[in-house]
Amino acid sequence: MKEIIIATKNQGKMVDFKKLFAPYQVEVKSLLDLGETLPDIEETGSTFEENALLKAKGIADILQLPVIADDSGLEVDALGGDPGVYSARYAGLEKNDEKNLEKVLKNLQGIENDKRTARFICVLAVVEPGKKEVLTKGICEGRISNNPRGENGFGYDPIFFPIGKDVTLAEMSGDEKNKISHRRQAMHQLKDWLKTRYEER
Ligand SMILES: O=c1[nH]c(=O)c2ncn([C@@H]3O[C@H](COP(=O)(O)OP(=O)(O)OP(=O)(O)O)[C@@H](O)[C@H]3O)c2[nH]1
Ligand SMILES: [Mg+2]
Repeated sequence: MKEIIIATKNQGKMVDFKKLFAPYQVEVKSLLDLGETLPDIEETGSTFEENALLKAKGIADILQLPVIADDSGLEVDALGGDPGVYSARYAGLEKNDEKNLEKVLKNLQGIENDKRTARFICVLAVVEPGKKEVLTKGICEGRISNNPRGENGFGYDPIFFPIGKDVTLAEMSGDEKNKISHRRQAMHQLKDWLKTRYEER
């Protein structure tokens, strides 16, 4: 079977991607599945697009294979769009989902529900050696809860109510999240690219 490499070390993203790629005959592998030691690509960009391209190009150049990278994050209006591209490092460099979401809740203390609007953004970059790169962007609008709720998902899922729902993303099943998520919407825009390369199941 064909393989596609996702230039990520985030296992939560991979759970989403495995489901999102399920309709296609392709095996998805993350950097954690590749035995070799690949360098960490520094996310020095100031936009999701720049960082997604840095990650995809960095790995595609080394492996000389098609690579997809995902740069994503949470934008909270009352925090001026933070944590944004710094979502993974919001509470410090050592990446801790729980500390990150606690920091968002703390910074939103006293803010009324209707002012807690936010959105998840996911930018996907597809880089194939010798071909023009493809970028897609998915957005999931919603609101930040007052307390963490639910055990599923990862990252900020326990504090995010998607618009029109009264459960957080972490209270939804993986399949439910994948119907509405930012990652799903970015993947949907890659449909034509995917169909030219992989048979449907
Ligand atoms: O609750 C969430 N549900 C999601 O669906 C989601 N997607 C992204 N995020 C958060 O946004 C940052 C991404 O940063 P990011 O793109 O740099 O990824 P990362 O550093 O974790 O892995 P890598 O892909 O760079 O290796 C991280 O803090 C993630 O927790 C999410 N949180
Ligand atoms: Mg990262």
